[in-house]
Amino acid sequence: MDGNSLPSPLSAKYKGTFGYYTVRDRLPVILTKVVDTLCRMNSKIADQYDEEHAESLKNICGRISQLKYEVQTNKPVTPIQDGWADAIVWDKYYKKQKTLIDGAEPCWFVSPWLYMECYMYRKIMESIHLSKLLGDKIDPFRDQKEQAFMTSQAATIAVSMDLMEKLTKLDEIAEPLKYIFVHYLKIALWGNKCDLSISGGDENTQTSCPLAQVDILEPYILVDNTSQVWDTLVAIKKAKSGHGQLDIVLDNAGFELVTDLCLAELLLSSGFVSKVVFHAKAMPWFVSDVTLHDFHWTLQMFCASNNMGMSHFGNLWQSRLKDGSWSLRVHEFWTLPHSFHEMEETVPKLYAELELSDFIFFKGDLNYRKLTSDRSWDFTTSFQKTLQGFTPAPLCTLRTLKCDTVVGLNPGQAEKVEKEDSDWMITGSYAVIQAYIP
Ligand SMILES: O=P(O)(O)OC[C@@]1(O)O[C@H](CO)[C@@H](O)[C@@H]1O
Ligand SMILES: [Mn+2]
Repeated sequence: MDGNSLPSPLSAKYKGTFGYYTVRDRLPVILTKVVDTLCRMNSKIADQYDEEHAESLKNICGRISQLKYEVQTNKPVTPIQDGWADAIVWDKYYKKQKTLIDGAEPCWFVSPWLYMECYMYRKIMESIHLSKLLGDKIDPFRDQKEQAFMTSQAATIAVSMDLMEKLTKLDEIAEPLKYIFVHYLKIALWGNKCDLSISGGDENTQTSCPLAQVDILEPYILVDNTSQVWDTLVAIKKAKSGHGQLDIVLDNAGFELVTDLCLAELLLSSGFVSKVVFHAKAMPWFVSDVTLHDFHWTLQMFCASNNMGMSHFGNLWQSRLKDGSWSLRVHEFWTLPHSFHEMEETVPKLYAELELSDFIFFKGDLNYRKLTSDRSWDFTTSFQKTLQGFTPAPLCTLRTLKCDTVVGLNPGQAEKVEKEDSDWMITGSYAVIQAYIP
């Protein structure tokens, strides 16, 4: 690779990589779990609707079982045919991928891992969308996401009560605001460990106290640009007299979303910004990613809670959505296979929207992979270089490592961590707080 050429995209064609293990073993497990979940819905659907709907559900299961067969036997990619608006974009992307492999058919164990994994989740939704009766009524991951929220209640109560206490006496407490910010930034960072894709859909909730774990996990942060982030937010507060806009590109529902809402509330309540824009997924994605429904359901659960902190924030956050200080957006781009440096050309309006932001947090591993175009970069490559010009605003990624690509490390750092834990890149045990501040 010379100074201009790019390292190759991660792919299941490279045996021994996490992409290979994912396509060979993990994706079939996730597809099997989806079929099991939908089959268990059969009697509920028959009661809720009728036998015709139950039959339609069986057809959906059949299509997803066929998809699993195609993954396992490395069949070529087939077009998205559910007539949704993004199908055209997927088709253009497919044609471009074909040219990259001299006209050969993109397939599971040859094409880029990022493309194939995003394509799988889109094909799951195509299988559902093709059902005329159930096409927009089913989120195959809903039960798992809601279960994840319910089993993280202790942690959710802990952060809700702690944040409420701090915010109600912000002027009096001795703790400098920076300390509180750093604490809630790192609670949001480690909230990313609660991801149902890495666990193949198995329970993966926050069981330990998130407040206590911040200090314990400090040594596992491999790159920590927290101070630059803090300084930038202070500068934004001054330059915009507290009327700046923060954007958070969300990742997982459940406890991770709770931590994102808390971070947003801290920055708004303490006057750093006056507007927060949350970006959710337009369809169920990577098992636990936040959809519009998940976001609203989470706030409803907060409102309905008998915990004082949760109900306080549930009511406050619903009023923020009403008064516009919080807004919730979806765009099809976040559920396309594109890396983020392709955004400006692919969806210029979204890029222009992000340029209006004063600061953008990107949550999680899939967003990190798309920020850095999911390539086998040298570990010491600068984060900015891997953005390849994706710089709509000052930004920061809060990511626990769950995929074998990471950049911005010091010389020798990767080798040192590898000796400590040979799975350091794929279990979510290590993390990065990496900022691009122009
Ligand atoms: O984006 P998230 O929720 O932090 O992680 C997504 C993920 O679980 O899915 C992919 C592997 O299947 C990896 O990017 C990562 O492990
Ligand atoms: Mn996710």
